Amino acid sequence: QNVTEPTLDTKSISFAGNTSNVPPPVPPPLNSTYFCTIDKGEVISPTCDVTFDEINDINHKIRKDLVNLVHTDFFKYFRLHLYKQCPFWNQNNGFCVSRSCAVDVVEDWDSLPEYFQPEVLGGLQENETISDEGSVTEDCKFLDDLCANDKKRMIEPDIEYCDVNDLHGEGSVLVDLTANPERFTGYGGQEASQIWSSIYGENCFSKGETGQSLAKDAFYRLVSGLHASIATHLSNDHLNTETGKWGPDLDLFMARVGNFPDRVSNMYFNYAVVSKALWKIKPYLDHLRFCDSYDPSVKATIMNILSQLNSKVFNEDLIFEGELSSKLKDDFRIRFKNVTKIMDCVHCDRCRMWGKVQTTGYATSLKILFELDESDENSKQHVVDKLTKYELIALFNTFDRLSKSIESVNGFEKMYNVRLEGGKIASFFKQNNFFKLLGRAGKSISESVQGISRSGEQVSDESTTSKGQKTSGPVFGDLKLPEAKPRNSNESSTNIWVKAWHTEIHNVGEAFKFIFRSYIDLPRNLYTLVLSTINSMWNSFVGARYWNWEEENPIVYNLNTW
Ligand SMILES: Cc1cc2nc3c(=O)[nH]c(=O)nc-3n(C[C@H](O)[C@H](O)[C@H](O)COP(=O)(O)OP(=O)(O)OC[C@H]3O[C@@H](n4cnc5c(N)ncnc54)[C@H](O)[C@@H]3O)c2cc1C
Repeated sequence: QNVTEPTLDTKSISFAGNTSNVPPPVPPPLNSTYFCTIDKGEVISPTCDVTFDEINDINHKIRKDLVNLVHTDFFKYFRLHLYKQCPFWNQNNGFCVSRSCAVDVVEDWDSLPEYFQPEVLGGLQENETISDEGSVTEDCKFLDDLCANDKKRMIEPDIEYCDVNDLHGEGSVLVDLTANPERFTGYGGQEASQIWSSIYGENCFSKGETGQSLAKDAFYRLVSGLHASIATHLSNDHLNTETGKWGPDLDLFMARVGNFPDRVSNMYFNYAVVSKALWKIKPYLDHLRFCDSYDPSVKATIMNILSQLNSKVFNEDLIFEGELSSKLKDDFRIRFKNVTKIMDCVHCDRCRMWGKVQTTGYATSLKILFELDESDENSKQHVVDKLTKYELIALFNTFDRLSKSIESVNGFEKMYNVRLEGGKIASFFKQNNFFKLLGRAGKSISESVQGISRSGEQVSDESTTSKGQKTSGPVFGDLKLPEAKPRNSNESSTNIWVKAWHTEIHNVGEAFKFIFRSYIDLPRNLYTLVLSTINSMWNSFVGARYWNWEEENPIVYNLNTW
């Protein structure tokens, strides 16, 4: 395969990552009690001297600034060629292009209102898209003020990891990224799978190069991290078609990302790669001159963010093992460029837009990491001086996407743990059932009470009877019934009256004791009855959710039964 041409051998492409010799992701063992089974104290990869915890810390510190930054005018408008012909295949051939192909996420899609349809969810806010270069000149002239030397770019030697012509020139459109958030669009099915297969298929390097395995691994992790990050966003901002509300969907996240520690780890890897690229250009960004139209705080915000980054997060020198001019590196670059071009084949507008922004951001990072040699003035001229405004925008927006993903992973972990605890409690109550025991106690009390009242009825019945022939055992504790007069008894009538007197006195005493005990027991009995009622309400509440969960998510359910 000639990697310099935009051709893809789609026949040889098997499913995600299989052609890359990277072992397929292994789901965590079911008896694991950890979210994603990642040890957060471990380093992310052999090329990153940073742990998951450290990345979480960095991200926590910069998150607010990064959100503010990507909402500034400078960073929210992105220019790109959004509607290009797919260079690799005829989009109308070989792929399922009917809308029904996208109906694999939501069942019975057609019955949903128009605004739930994938074209609408995946569409762009038309009024926020400025497609005519002329309309930009008045109000948004400032957009061209920084790095206005795009057009003077030299393309020899080729150090680009994406098609730089994609970002400007005739046919490009300007999009407000903040008006078109990256979220669930309904895009999926065979079309999306085919795109992902093609992207993973690019991870097929020329044989025989030293350092190939590290380069392949890095390439695979970049793609898989991008894939996982997209899946995290669409799970975090997902449309519940029953309620019509947007919000996080833990089950979806677990099925796409959370149950695959390697996918989570690949997102952290990408975070390390992009943050190292930003760290590397920090000295040059310090000299950036923004025109007056910009809020002066933009640069201060950039510097705040960069001050939290460090160099040890990623060691780019290890990837090609010092052979920075090798064919392997060229191969890597051209193949990544192909990945950016495949974005033109994505059928959903908004997915394509974010796909392009992010692959441009990664391509810019790779260019900075692999082509910028700070000790070489020439390389500085080729890389830093020629960095365009849109590459910079893509770089920070890609960093923001990864930062949001890391934040979401932590959010999902909390949700997972809450659910895990909920599941454990439900399971505990189901098996050991403290409340059930109390419930039983309550039940037996109520049975006793019923028994008492039945016995009371019996007493009166039997008393009546006893007035005749029947003798009966004690009913209230030691309460005694007057003994029936035996037939042919020799006992004197005086003795009988004395016995009857004692019996009555005893019974009056027992009756007082019973009444007194009832008052003492009343609070305890009331407490037990209230607990028992609450328990049965709680069991029916927790039990119902619990079983729904099992039906819908057997794996997650299993995780919760340990
Ligand atoms: C460039 C691009 C951008 C997209 N943007 C959006 C968007 O903004 N919103 C939206 O709702 N949808 C978007 N999609 C669609 C989305 O990525 C999924 O393709 C879609 O949701 C269907 O998911 P799926 O579960 O069928 O599997 P896919 O995500 O299509 O994955 C296919 C196969 O790849 C493997 N795989 C999955 N994830 C990984 C990973 N991280 N690492 C390694 N292997 C993996 C699995 O074996 C999986 O079965 C985008 C697709 C593309 C190609």
